[in-house]
Amino acid sequence: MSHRTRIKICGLTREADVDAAVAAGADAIGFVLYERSPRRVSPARAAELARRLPPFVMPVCLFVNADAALLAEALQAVPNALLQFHGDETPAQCAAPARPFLRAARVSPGVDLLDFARQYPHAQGLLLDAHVEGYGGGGKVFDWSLIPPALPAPVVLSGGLSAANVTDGVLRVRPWAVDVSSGVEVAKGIKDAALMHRFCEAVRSADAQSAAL
Ligand SMILES: O=C(O)c1ccccc1NCC(=O)[C@H](O)[C@H](O)COP(=O)(O)O
Repeated sequence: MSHRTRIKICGLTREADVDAAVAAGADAIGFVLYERSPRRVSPARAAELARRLPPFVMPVCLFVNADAALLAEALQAVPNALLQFHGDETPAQCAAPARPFLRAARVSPGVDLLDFARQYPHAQGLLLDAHVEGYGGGGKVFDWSLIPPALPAPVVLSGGLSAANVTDGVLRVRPWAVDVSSGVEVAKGIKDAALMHRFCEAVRSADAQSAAL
């Protein structure tokens, strides 16, 4: 049975980029609600951009150690968003909104991903990213061989992906989904339609190769 690898494109800040990401084939559009990120948008701006999404393309609101006020504002502004916790949030903090969420893990040789995953049994997925300064969006690939074979939640492969390496990443890791930010940008927060199209084509190519095996 062939699997269609889902695609999340993250860090969008402009209407034209949201439209281009949807046209390229993104399944999810990520909005960074972290004030220190150059891709940061406010909850109101995320809501404005999320209103452009057609059915079956999901908004994702991404947090890094957000305070209760920001979290509440975002939940109200984008009520249908999948949440992504990308900071040091505890299991209780991730579970508190009682909404589906992705738990990001910053992968490096010292991180026990199985133990980490077991701490977040309610996560809808585990987003595996490189360990970078500033928590994420670093454009850095981590060693995919560090990913244990059977994590207890769907894996979202992230970290330094681009059209040049995502086919290999999908074939080697067989993730549920992939996530990209820097690899489809001309500047932080400024996406490129051609790069997004090529990225999604490369994911489709990997799925076609997998189906043929
Ligand atoms: O994108 C950011 O600026 C960011 C800042 C702080 C925490 C997380 C952030 N992004 C999270 C994402 O889901 C990115 O898509 C992920 O880190 C991969 O980014 P990249 O390596 O640039 O593709």
